[in-house]
Amino acid sequence: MVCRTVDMARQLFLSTNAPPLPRSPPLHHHFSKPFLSPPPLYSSFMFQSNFRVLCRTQPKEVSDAEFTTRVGLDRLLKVPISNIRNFCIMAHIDHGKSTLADKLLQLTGTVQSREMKEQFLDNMDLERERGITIKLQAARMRYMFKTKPYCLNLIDTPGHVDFSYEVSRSLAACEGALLVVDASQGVEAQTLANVYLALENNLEIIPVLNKIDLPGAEPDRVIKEIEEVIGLDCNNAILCSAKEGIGITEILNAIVERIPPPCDTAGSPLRALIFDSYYDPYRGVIVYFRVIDGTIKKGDKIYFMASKKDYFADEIGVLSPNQMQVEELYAGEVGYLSASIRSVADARVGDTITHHGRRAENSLPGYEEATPMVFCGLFPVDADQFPELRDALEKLQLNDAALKFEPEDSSAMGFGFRCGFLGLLHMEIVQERLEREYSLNLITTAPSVVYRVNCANGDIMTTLPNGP
Ligand SMILES: Nc1nc2c(ncn2[C@@H]2O[C@H](COP(=O)(O)OP(=O)(O)OP(=O)(O)O)[C@@H](O)[C@H]2O)c(=O)[nH]1
Repeated sequence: MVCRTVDMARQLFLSTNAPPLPRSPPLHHHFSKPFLSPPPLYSSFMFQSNFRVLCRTQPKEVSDAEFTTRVGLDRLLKVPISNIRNFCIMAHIDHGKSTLADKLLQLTGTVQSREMKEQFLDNMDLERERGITIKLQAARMRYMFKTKPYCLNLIDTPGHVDFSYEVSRSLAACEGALLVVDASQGVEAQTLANVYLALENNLEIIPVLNKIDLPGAEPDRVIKEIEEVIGLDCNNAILCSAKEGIGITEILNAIVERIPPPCDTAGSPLRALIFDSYYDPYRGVIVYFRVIDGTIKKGDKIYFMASKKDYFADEIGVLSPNQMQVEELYAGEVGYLSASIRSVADARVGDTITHHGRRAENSLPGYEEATPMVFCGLFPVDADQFPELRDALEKLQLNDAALKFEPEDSSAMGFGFRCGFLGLLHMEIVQERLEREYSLNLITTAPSVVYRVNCANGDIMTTLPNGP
């Protein structure tokens, strides 16, 4: 049921036979200011009722759509910065990050059980078909801890080494990380690599031993291994089974208690770091960012410090995990913006957003460039599709900053591109995404790597892949 007027919404609210609710102070006691001006149909009753409490359980009379809207609005309310936690989940491939992320979304009521048929955050077809995470995913959750509301911003990252660039970008947007280790497999290569990345970024690491339901799980051995190999104190490591839902509340409590809140720099000039983006055919480039300093409001004139371009922030919002519009985002928060950006070069990952009128002096450090390891040529089967291929690569690069390409021509295959990837899986995924998402028909040349040649005369040469 969709409520079109305040009265309809009020009737719906009043008609619920939910058991009497414990009295709680009006919402404005908890929140200094509504994060979002709620849509008019809700505004009159939302702040006078026990709406927040009602949202925790779905009354039988309330339709799924209506309940989702209520929970969504509930999540958009502002909490003080001391109640914000930004964290990512990292692990070796298949140790259970995405399953755990889905369970966190479910337990906090961010996503309802009925929507959880498949892995919710791995929403690309390719991710579901292959059972792997390819793209980082951000989601905002709301969690009540000791009667106080907390806003938890989660970033789920891929585990395969070919997508480690996604992990390194997520870390810059967080203050803490859940390090998930499979209790039957123990420490693996990516576990170590991720810990080092997290330590470089000064993140608070919470060790989580997953899959304790498996008969082969040996949590004690793995705890010892983590302490010996990584040197991480596992005294208060959390044992969990993401699949069975064991230990999930302990993890949420640890996030609140052990991960520090972001620094309160809302009064400084705006600096927001772009950690991801994608191209939407209807709205142009959509930018995912973390506000490091200052505040950004809908309608603000913003300035991209690296590309030196001005735009108006037509829409800003949070990822919950679907996009939900808000009026303002403050230091410490993670969100998205749309500013009718047509040129993909204007809003690159790693760039800093500031205000046009009140510019920050220095941009944020950004990210190190990814170094490609594997190269191959991509040529359109139909030579006329060359401009489409260029366009598609530019747009895909926005969503996959580790992809590199430059034009190439071959006497046999005509015009195409020489592309660089982080590994063979990355190459395969890019080729499939180009074919599926941009309807291209491509020929791929055999993959190769850069050779280093030690010459007899003592010189060292590096050869371009397939080059002279
Ligand atoms: N028995 C058991 N299986 C689990 C548990 N958690 C995850 N799994 C299974 O482990 C497999 C991998 O889980 P994912 O959540 O996709 O792992 P991931 O770390 O996100 O994988 P990548 O994103 O590809 O790195 C899936 O088949 C899950 O069902 C658990 O607690 N117990």
